[in-house]
Amino acid sequence: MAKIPTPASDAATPPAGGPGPARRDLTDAPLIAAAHGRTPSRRPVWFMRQAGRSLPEYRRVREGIGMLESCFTPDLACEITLQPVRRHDVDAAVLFSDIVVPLKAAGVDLDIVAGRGPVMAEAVRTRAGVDALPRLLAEQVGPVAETIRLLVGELGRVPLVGFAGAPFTLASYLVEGGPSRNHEHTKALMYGEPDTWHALMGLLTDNTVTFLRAQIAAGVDAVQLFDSWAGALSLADYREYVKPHSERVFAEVAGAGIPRIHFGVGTGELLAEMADAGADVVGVDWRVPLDDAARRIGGGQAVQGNLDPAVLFADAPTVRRKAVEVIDAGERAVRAGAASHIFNLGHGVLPDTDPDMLTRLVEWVHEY
Ligand SMILES: O=C(O)CCc1c2[nH]c(c1CC(=O)O)Cc1[nH]c(c(CC(=O)O)c1CCC(=O)O)Cc1[nH]c(c(CC(=O)O)c1CCC(=O)O)Cc1[nH]c(c(CCC(=O)O)c1CC(=O)O)C2
Repeated sequence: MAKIPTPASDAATPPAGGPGPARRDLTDAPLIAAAHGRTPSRRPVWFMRQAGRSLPEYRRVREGIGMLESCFTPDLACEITLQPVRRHDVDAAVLFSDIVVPLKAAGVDLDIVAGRGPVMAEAVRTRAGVDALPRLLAEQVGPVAETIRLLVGELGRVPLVGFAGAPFTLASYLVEGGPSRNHEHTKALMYGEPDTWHALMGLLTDNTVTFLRAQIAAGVDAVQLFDSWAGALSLADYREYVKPHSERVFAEVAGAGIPRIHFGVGTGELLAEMADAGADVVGVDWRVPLDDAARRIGGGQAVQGNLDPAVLFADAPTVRRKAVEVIDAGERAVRAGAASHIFNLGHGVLPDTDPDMLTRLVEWVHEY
């Protein structure tokens, strides 16, 4: 498994917790205004996975350097985060990192395997395995904090979105040992050994809070919690086995006062619960129109999304028409009670996407 340089324990990490001295006042930035329910100066748009494989300049700077190594190399992670901001005129940068970065930093033996995703050296399926998992210390993500400090100095008025994987999605990677279609071992543990399950989720919640607080202290302007796989659960199971933990993540980062975004895939049935877990903004995939989503959520939160990333492979007039459908649904969502609409895709940019199409999409969203 790839070895990532361990940060020196005396690395200058600001205290975890509330806003650090680096925080910029971005109250009027479109993303921040919209997330707080104020009218933005233009419709904000950014893309999950806007950095990365869709960009030739990314493939160039990553040549010969592993994914995780890149995440722990501040100059490189900073440059990669800036690339889509320079190219697309998006309204936010998203930290170049991965949901397994805090696990790696804490000492879990894992790697990101090209074409497959994060793979654990050993799956965690027993109480002893859970008890042996390491607790994350803020100084172990010192290089990520350093990346954020570099970005804050470079981004001017563009907000920086930090992120973490939610406890359930991280638990699934640990229990399955890698990406999984059916999450069978995860569900077996959840139903069969609920005490072990909640112990695992409790530890992952602590680590996620530590990771997000380190990002907030270093200067991120919003945070997104990715529960990418929550859509594999029934509503009742989400409520019992997952929501209390995600709710604690949101509660423990609320003090910073920055927008908190909650996103999952295939979560149409869970939207109200995911909103209720404490998010200011609810990310919606392409399966549910935004106005439907707003009615399901019911509260005054903003909605984010939700153009199908596969649509970007169609011709330009089609992409534009589908984008307009999303914008119109976003406006209906606001009339239905949503605080605002932040334009995004319904999931991450696909690796073979034409980056010029993304640039045009940003223009269309801004000029509509
Ligand atoms: O394909 C997947 O999405 C799942 C497995 C996978 C993950 N990291 C991975 C891979 C392999 C791959 O992308 O080929 C490995 C991974 N993570 C990332 C990259 C870069 C890229 O996509 O080209 C890559 C591919 C690395 C490479 O081979 O060059 C970076 C990443 N992961 C993530 C983010 C956050 C974001 O999307 O904005 C970001 C940063 C993007 C940015 O800065 O613009 C988040 C992430 N990573 C991961 C997940 C779980 C999702 C799932 O499993 O379906 C999620 C959350 C999500 O996308 O819903 C796990």
